[in-house]
Amino acid sequence: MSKVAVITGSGGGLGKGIAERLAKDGFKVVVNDINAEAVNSTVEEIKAGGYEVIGVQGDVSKKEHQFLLVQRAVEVFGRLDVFVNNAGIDVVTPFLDVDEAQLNKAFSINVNGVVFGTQAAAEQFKKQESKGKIINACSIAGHESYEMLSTYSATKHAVKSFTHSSAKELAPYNIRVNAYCPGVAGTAMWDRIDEEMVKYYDHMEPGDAFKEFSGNILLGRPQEPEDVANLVSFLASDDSDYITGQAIVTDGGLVFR
Ligand SMILES: NC(=O)C1=CN([C@@H]2O[C@H](COP(=O)(O)OP(=O)(O)OC[C@H]3O[C@@H](n4cnc5c(N)ncnc54)[C@H](O)[C@@H]3O)[C@@H](O)[C@H]2O)C=CC1
Ligand SMILES: CC(=O)C(C)=O
Repeated sequence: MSKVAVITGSGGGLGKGIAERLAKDGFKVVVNDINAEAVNSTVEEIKAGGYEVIGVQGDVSKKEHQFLLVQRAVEVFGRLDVFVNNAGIDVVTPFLDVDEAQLNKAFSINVNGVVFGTQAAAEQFKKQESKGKIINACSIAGHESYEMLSTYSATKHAVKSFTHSSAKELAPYNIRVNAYCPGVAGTAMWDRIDEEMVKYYDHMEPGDAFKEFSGNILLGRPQEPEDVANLVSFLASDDSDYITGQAIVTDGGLVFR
């Protein structure tokens, strides 16, 4: 029997890489994103590889959408085994300039979204009386706190904390909760971070912020979605059954915890 995995924010970037990898690992995959076009194109690409996949458009910051996402996965594939809370957004600005709308948006997607996704998945695992795995997108910014990314870093510290506490509450139900903490990956998120940072620092030109951050990586290159997917694949597999409540760094050697 194939297992079933839901990956939020998998219309592009790291989430897409994770969805592709879990499909190759043998999971039936549910692609979710707020961007319907991105959902459709990722679904078509994965389908073209001969894998079983569906798409569900939705906004992770809406509790109802998260429960409908799990409901749809179960209607189509019969069960749920892995839920990856991947969707997240950046906020790039000195904290003195952050306004209420930016702050609320970042927390509602990066933090509330993870809480609602975890609730929806955990309720389904409990109903099934099966083992379940919840895997959250944290970041090196959940271990270290960065200038210009202060509120983003705060959301990722919250994700780390919630990973710890939800793992404690869910362990009695045979549910593991872990997080992956990527470093610097050249997705659309880093295109935006670079663009915004360059606006604030006179000495920087386009591409400089990305170069500066990734220049310190011990392994000598920025992260690829496949690097992140390797860790998520492990956390989704039975090989990680004795691990819960951890926020594991995958960054090529940048932040040491
Ligand atoms: N790119 C990087 O270097 C790092 C990324 N991360 C984290 O990894 C996760 C994925 O990041 P990337 O792929 O780089 O970001 P991205 O911006 O390239 O892709 C994020 C995807 O999430 C979707 N999304 C945004 N808001 C959503 C919502 N409310 N509901 C559903 N989907 C939504 C977007 O449409 C997009 O397809 C994020 O949580 C991010 O914070 C962590 C560390 C480093
Ligand atoms: C986007 C992100 O989390 C970092 C630290 O680069």
